[in-house]
Order: sequence, then structure tokens, then C-alpha cells
Amino acid sequence: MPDTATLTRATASRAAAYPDNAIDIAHLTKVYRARAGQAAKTALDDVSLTVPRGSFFALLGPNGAGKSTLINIMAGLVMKTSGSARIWGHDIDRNPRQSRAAIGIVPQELNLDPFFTPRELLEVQAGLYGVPARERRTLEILDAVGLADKADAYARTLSGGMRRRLLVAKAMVHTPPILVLDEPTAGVDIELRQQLWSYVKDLNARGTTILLTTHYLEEAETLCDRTAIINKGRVAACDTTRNLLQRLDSKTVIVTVAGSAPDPLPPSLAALGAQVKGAERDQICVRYRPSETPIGAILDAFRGADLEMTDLVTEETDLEDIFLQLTRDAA
Ligand SMILES: Nc1ncnc2c1ncn2[C@@H]1O[C@H](COP(=O)(O)OP(=O)(O)OP(=O)(O)O)[C@@H](O)[C@H]1O
Repeated sequence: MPDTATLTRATASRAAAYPDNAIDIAHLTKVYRARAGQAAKTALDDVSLTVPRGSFFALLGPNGAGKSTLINIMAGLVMKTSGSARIWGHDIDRNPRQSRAAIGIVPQELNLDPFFTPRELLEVQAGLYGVPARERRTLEILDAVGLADKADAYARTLSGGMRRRLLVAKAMVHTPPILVLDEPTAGVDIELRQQLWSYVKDLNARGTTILLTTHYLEEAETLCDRTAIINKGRVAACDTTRNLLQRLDSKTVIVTVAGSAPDPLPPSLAALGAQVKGAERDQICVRYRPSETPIGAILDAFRGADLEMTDLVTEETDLEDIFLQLTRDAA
């Protein structure tokens, strides 16, 4: 039977192998130095955030918010000014090799050597990461991203969507527990986008932690369980996507009426801030806070106004509303 010391050692090594947080960033600041007539630029300003192991995490922010800087620091490509970052439990300063090995990065740019075939590219990449030949999964990975039949085609003959998927494959050769995708679906058509997501979702279901930056907020909303919004180098919000969506406490009800809406609107509807919309002026919209106004009270106001309702829909707040509000508030 193993003794207590052995058990403790085993537990400790399991904890190191499976940290609670895949990424732990504390008080990270990056100032790009002034040069060639350009002033110094603070790209990250005291950023702290954690990405729990196994999560599908969205990192959102407008252009220039600091997302690429953050990713590049994690990948060991950009030097931080201050603060700390741990990748899969490895400090990027103290254990740079281990922290780099724990992460696979799919970059924004389609930077592939045009004279290599996908098979060669993955083999070279596996070599760079020191993956022994017998442990390489070149064809399996190419198959997973739908490129098995292009294994021996020159990269320059691949379409933009295929190159994007090849970059995902390249980031996966060393089987990192964390995959970072920087704007992976920019310029990728809907079908290929879905194919890419089905692969990435599958990776996540099998335990890979995913960090995604995207401009497609609906992608973040449907795929990601947690979301951080960064703006001007600062974290404006970081929460479960569901909590963020509830944060605005705002919904809109749109009622279509027979004929067109009366002008002016009856006082009971005007008091709710109702607005008339639609080419036929037959839609009356009311934006409300569900925590303050029950939907029943709004419907009562419509009934009281003696309008014939022919249709009714409610619209939830989406991530775009939250994103706009948070990035506008900080502007
Ligand atoms: N090498 C650099 N030298 C000086 N300033 C830089 C450098 N790289 C980035 N910046 C500046 O730092 C800020 C953050 O840039 P970063 O590329 O990290 O933002 P981003 O959120 O990734 O933007 P995008 O969505 O457009 O890629 C920007 O103002 C940018 O101009």
C-alpha cells in the first residue's frame, strides 16, 4: 500500500498536471517603448484575469484593445513590462519552456510557408516542439480539420479557409492543453466556420481549454462559457457569459398591431417609453428592465390601450449590447 508521503507527492504532481486555472494573469502591464517619433504606448494596464481549466473563454475587445499583446505575452513572443502570467501552472518567466509547451496559438495572420505541404508543415512544427516521430499524429490532425486529402498539396494552392484550418492543425501538433485562437474565422465562409467550430468544440469537450478572440460576438455568445471584455488595455468585464448577459437587465418587446399604431400613442404606452417602428408603422417597441417591470404589466398597458395585437416577440439583450455599453462607458 502506498505511504502518505507517496500519496501526497502523487496528489501534488496531479495538481501540477491539472491546475485549476489554465491561465492565471495578475497585474500584467505592457508599455511599448517610444521610438521613431512615436510616443510610448500602454497596451495593457494592470490586467488580471483567470481562465479556468476546461473552459471555452472569449476575449473580446475593439481594435487596439490589447488582445494580441496579451496573447503574444502568453506565447513568449512579447516581453511584459510588469506583472505575472502562469500558463498551465508554469510561470512564463521562471518556466518559459514549459509554459510555451502548454499553449498552442493560432495566429491572426495566415503566415504559412507557401512551398511546404500541410504534411511537411506539421512534421516540421512537431520537430520544433520535440514531438518524437512515433508520437506524431500528423494525418489524424489533418483529418480532424478536414485537410487529409490536401496533405501533400502545396500550401500556396490552399484556399483562405483551408489555410486557416491548417494553422489550427499546426497549433495542435504538440497536443497542448490550451489552444488560443486569435480571430480564427475572419474571412472564413459559414460552412467552413461551422466545420472549424465543430472541431474546436470537440477538442473542448475532450478537455482542451480554449481561449478565443473574435469580432463575431454571436460566436462568443453561443460558444463561450466565460467572457472577458478588454478595452484600452484594461479589463472592463470578466464573468460567465450568462451573468454578463443578465447584467444589462434589459429586454425589448415588439408588438405588431392591426393597421398602424395611433399617433400620438395612448398615454399608458407613452409612459412606458414605447416607440413606433416598421415601414407600415405597425410595430410598437418597449424596452424594459425585467427586474423592475413584469412583462404582464406591459401587456396590460397594450390591452388597456384597446389595440388589436397581431403578433408579439421579445428580444433578449445580446453580447453586442453589453460590449457596446462597456466599451462606450470607458471611452
Ligand atoms: N510593437 C508595437 N509597438 C508599439 N505599439 C504597439 C505595438 N504592438 C501593438 N501596439 C499598440 O498597442 C495597442 C494594443 O495593440 P494590440 O495589437 O494588442 O490590440 P488588439 O486588441 O489585438 O487589436 P486588433 O483587434 O486590431 O488586433 C495598440 O494601440 C497598438 O497600436
